[in-house]
Amino acid sequence: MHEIDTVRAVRWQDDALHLLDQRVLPHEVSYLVLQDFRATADAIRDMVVRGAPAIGITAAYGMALAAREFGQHVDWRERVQAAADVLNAARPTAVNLAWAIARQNRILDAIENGEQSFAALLAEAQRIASEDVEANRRMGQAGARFIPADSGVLTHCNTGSLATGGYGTALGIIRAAVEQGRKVQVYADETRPWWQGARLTAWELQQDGIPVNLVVDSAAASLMAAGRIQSVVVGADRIAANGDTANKIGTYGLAVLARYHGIPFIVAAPTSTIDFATPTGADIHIEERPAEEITQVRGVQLAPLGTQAVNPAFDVTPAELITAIVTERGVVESPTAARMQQLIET
Ligand SMILES: CSC[C@@H](O)[C@@H](O)C(=O)COP(=O)(O)O
Repeated sequence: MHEIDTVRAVRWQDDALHLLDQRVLPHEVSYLVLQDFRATADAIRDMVVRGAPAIGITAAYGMALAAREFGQHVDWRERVQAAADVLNAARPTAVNLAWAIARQNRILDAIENGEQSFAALLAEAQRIASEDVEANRRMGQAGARFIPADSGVLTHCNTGSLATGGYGTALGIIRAAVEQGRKVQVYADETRPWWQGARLTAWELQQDGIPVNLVVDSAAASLMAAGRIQSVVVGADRIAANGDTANKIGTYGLAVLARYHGIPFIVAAPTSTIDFATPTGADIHIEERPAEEITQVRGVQLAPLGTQAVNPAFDVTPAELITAIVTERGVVESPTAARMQQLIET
């Protein structure tokens, strides 16, 4: 079986955090080298790194950087905690950010001496990163069956190596189907306004040699009606306790269309993306990003000057429109609160 290798968006190297700058991909492949938590929070907010699991991994390293800076201070614990708050505020919807910080906080709670904090948080950040790759591989194995041989699969945003520790969630499922020898044609939504599909998904799939057709976001309905799409596979930024799923803006529309056309709609996410403290999708905080991301394209004004714009970065797909949620701990078909709960109890 052909094993697909993938890029690393987040790396610890030479005592610094290296982030592949996703704002300039695919034409420029360059890493930002970060030495402190403030720059790390800025990088998350400014989309240098994006995708829920990759954001979480980055924040975990950010806390290690804070511990390196403050570990010698008498009030090191308070200072590292304040840094965690700065990191946590960088982007509100992807729960992996808060999840990774909570994991680091548990490590901190077990430490008595600030001088031990850097090594301990760095080791935990590395564990979070490698566990994420492992989770993605498992999801790939569990979810590949939803992609039939010789079929068209529609995906939205970027859910590959760039958005995770490596391999990917929804893209991981597609990769696993291909590794299992299935021929698939991927349709990648370009994903306005950041073009994650056009710039990132197309790039990753091209590198793997997986056939990909880039399509405008509004092409989904007619592609489905024409019989070119047999499954829709997407990632998630936060899954509520009842299975309602926040993901990149446009995902909800795809789920409605998939239901109308009788096409399976699959969500792939590690359990670190499930937020059992959030009962339903209505409780998920949806990030609003600057209007200029829509009114301009790469700094060039497109809409008339002064145009007002609303720019929610995510939307919520109700659980009832989701065929299955694929996690590293198993698959939840037709998700409900009870079925989601069972997932973590087994
Ligand atoms: C495995 S990534 C899952 C999601 O984080 C992804 O689909 C997504 O919506 C990313 O949004 P982004 O704004 O690029 O961070």
